[in-house]
Amino acid sequence: MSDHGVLDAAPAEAPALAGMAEALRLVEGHSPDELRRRGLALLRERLGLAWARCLFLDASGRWLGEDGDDAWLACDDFRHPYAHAIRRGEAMELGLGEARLRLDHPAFQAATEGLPAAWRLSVRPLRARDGKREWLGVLALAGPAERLAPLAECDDFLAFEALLCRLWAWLARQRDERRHQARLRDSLAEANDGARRRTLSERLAQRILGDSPAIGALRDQLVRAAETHLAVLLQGETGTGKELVARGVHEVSARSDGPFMAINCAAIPESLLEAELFGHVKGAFSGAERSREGLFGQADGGTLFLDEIGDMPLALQAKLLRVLESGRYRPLGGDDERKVDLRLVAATHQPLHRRIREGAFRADLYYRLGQFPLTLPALRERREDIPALARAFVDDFCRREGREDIGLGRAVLRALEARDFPGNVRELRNLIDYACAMTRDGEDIAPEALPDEAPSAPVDDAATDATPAPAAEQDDVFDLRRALRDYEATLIRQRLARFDGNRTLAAESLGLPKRTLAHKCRQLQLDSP
Ligand SMILES: Nc1ncnc2c1ncn2[C@@H]1O[C@H](COP(=O)(O)OP(=O)(O)OP(=O)(O)O)[C@@H](O)[C@H]1O
Repeated sequence: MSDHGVLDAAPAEAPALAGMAEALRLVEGHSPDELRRRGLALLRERLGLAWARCLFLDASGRWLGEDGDDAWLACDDFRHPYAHAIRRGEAMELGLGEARLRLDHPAFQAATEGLPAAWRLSVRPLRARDGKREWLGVLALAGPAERLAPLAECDDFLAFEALLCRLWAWLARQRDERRHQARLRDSLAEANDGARRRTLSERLAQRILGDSPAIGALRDQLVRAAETHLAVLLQGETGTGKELVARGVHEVSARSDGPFMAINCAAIPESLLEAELFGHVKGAFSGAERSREGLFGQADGGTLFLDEIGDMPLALQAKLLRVLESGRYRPLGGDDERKVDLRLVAATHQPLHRRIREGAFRADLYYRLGQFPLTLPALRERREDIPALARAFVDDFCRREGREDIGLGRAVLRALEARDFPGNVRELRNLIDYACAMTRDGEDIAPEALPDEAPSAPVDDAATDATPAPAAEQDDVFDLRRALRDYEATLIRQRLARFDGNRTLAAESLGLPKRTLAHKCRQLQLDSP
């Protein structure tokens, strides 16, 4: 005997508490489906019922489903006994042979196939007792009559059923509450996302001006692009704002605290471009007295903008692709690879698919660069933006030049809206600068202050993808490269002459950035006419 007068023996059985261990197994279920699994396992183990099923009602209350089975049984399909039990709200018991004969529902037939016809089937609707949710589902048991019949009168079984229902209702409520909270969280996050995106888009609108739907949509897309790590490819005619947009992506992205580095691939001779991008170590080539970090290194953690990517030499394209695929680069003359983490934004005014057809651009690089492609609309496609842009450029001119109160009357706005602007926003900006310079403080710009429209300036081929008409047959061409060079030189010379040497206008009329034209002039030795 112990100090407390209890017999020192193996723990006594406590028949009155015999069901507690089973109850505990039920209570430990974390979800309605786990509870059903545990309940069925108990019935099989403790009552020896080999065939026991528990079906649940869906949220509409019109369909019965079973865990682990995709099929749904309609509650108004009286070819299966569950519909009867649910509709009547009462337990029913019937002979299995008779049931299989009368109820020809294929799922019911399949589920009971092979069971002895002499067995009985008990179908018991399960109801939540807390009044929150009426019907939960159905318990279906099949077995010999002597095993099933006493159950309806058995207090322990009825207690088991009641416990199952209460736990089920409680767990279902918990689950619904969790789902509701998750939905709330999602919609709140969505609303926050929406508000955040609107704010960023509005921030962009202070720099990327214009109220047209096309520019509004472009700003929204920029915000989306900025949320990702994708490479952005900007296509659009010269002067449509590709560089401005590239900076915009950087500024509203998570990398905005990092550097923004830009390079024009057309303006730098091929031999220097590689070193500019990759950098070099000391002694990499003659004249490399010190090592120098390239743009990849300088833009690490930020954004690298490659303008006029269509002009990048093929050999360099292959190297760029490698950097993009591997996130690593090797400075010229260096042994070690360096890791780089940046967003690439590339831009071109040339239709790259045509460059690919010509064999001048790698298709694999095009797809890698164009993970998030964006096309910038030409100014003539959004003339409604001209007044706001013109006003902003007048204000900007006054600020820069310390001038005051230059106005823009309706007549001049009408004249501006009627122009074609092959040089797009850049042309509008230059034109406004010129007109402001021709106007006194306190006066409105007169339509006559606008420079004449460039005669028949060609539309940039980014918009049209037009192939120029083939020149007349040239039997005396024996060196294609040279002939093309001569043709280019003649064309540029003519354009410069037409615009009195004004490179900005000549570049615009040829659909070239000014820097590219300057580079070509140097290459073709057109600097001194
Ligand atoms: N939506 C805009 N709002 C305000 N300014 C703009 C807009 N679009 C372009 N600009 C201005 O037009 C000029 C040309 O823009 P930008 O250099 O970005 O064009 P681009 O498409 O990169 O030209 P290119 O192809 O010739 O390099 C810049 O002065 C820029 O600030």
